[in-house]
Amino acid sequence: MRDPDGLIARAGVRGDPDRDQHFLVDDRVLDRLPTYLEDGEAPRASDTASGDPPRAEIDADTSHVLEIGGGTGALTDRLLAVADEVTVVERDRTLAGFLREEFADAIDEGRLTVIEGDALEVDLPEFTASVSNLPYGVSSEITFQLLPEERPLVLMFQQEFAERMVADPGTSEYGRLSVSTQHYAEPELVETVPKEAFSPPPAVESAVVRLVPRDPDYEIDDEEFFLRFVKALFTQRRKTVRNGIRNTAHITSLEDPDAVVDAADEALLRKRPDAMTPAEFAQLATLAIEVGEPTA
Ligand SMILES: C[S@@+](CC[C@H](N)C(=O)[O-])C[C@H]1O[C@@H](n2cnc3c(N)ncnc32)[C@H](O)[C@@H]1O
Repeated sequence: MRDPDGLIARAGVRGDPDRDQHFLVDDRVLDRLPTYLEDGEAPRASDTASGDPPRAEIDADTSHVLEIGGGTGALTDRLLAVADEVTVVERDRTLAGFLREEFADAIDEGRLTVIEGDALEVDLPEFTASVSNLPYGVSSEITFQLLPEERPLVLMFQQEFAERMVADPGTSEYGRLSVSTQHYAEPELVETVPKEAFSPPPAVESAVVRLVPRDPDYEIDDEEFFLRFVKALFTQRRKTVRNGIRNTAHITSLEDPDAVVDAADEALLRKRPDAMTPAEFAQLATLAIEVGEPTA
């Protein structure tokens, strides 16, 4: 495998934190990232043998792996070792040019495509899985662009963001991000990564989250309304759900929030949003669609 420091030296760049450029320089982390696409027994940094919940089954199709933010290609190199085909998106012109030179052989073989551009703007290809050390400034937008594609994802985030994605109801980290993420996939924080693993080091610790797509354990007819309803109630995090529904009609677009409150189960209305399971949000959202007259 290519040496990450050697790649940075050959590219002749220094990562610019203002452009979300923190290159992974720890070989062990780099080597582990693609393994999280394999079955549930993939090794992780802090395997503790006991206490961990069982992992989601995964055996990802690696025929076309997407990488967002290629940088100097240390991860691209590892992905080419396990995938039939890789597409990498990189916004920085110098870095995209370097990737084309450094990986000219893989490009000639038709195994690598380098797309120069903003991942939020370019047309992404059909992909079977993604492994990416995301640009943190846009990690949320990119993740919610990838999640509806229902493909296995292994993504690096700021640790605090990762903890909110995987949080359970009743914890202080649980919120809109947890419910929205878990609507699409089963997330698992598989590894925390110290700042020193990057050059230049970011301001905060990082964490790798594996997201295995799955259908939620509830049914919802209008996904857009469900996600808006969750967002609305979490703007009233300290209020009961009863008051939350009444106070957020401008977000939910409910014409008749009182009708929802009148029809809802009293036990749910007394809860605060951070104690509600995703299934309970779905139950209330379904009721809100039936009796609350949403206008959008
Ligand atoms: C955290 S670095 C990861 C680089 C490399 N994959 C690694 O692990 O060393 C994120 C990369 O994303 C690029 N980037 C930043 N914003 C981007 C965007 N909106 N679309 C595509 N790439 C972006 C940066 O130039 C940088 O190379």
